[in-house]
Amino acid sequence: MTNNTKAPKDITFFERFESDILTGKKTITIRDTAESYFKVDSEVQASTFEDNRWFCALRILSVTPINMADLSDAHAAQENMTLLELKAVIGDIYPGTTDLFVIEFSKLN
Ligand SMILES: CC(=O)Nc1ccn([C@@H]2O[C@H](CO)[C@@H](O)[C@H]2O)c(=O)n1
Repeated sequence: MTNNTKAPKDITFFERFESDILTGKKTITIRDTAESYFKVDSEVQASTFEDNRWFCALRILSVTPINMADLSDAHAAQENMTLLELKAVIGDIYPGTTDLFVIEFSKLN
């Protein structure tokens, strides 16, 4: 049986992405293995990384492993970025990491 007792109930985002999440322009986040243990269908609380300020609740819709090389324009569109921008952002946050996870979410009202 899968042990989900330690699935996180919280997630942080860089403040610069807050408005895109609140307006529904950003519907995925791409994280490394350490942040891949979200339980599908669970509700998680989103806060800013910088000052830990809560800004919304999210429903986790899916968690899908992906290699950096397989990121597509479709992923970038779900991040409200170009693919080049998305790869640059991920390279900054997770230098040298190619094993990633697409975490799809919807904002709860
Ligand atoms: C603050 C923190 O702990 N970690 C992260 C990690 C990632 N992200 C965003 O997810 C997408 C792909 O990685 C891009 O939009 C990233 O900027 C984020 O906002 N915060």
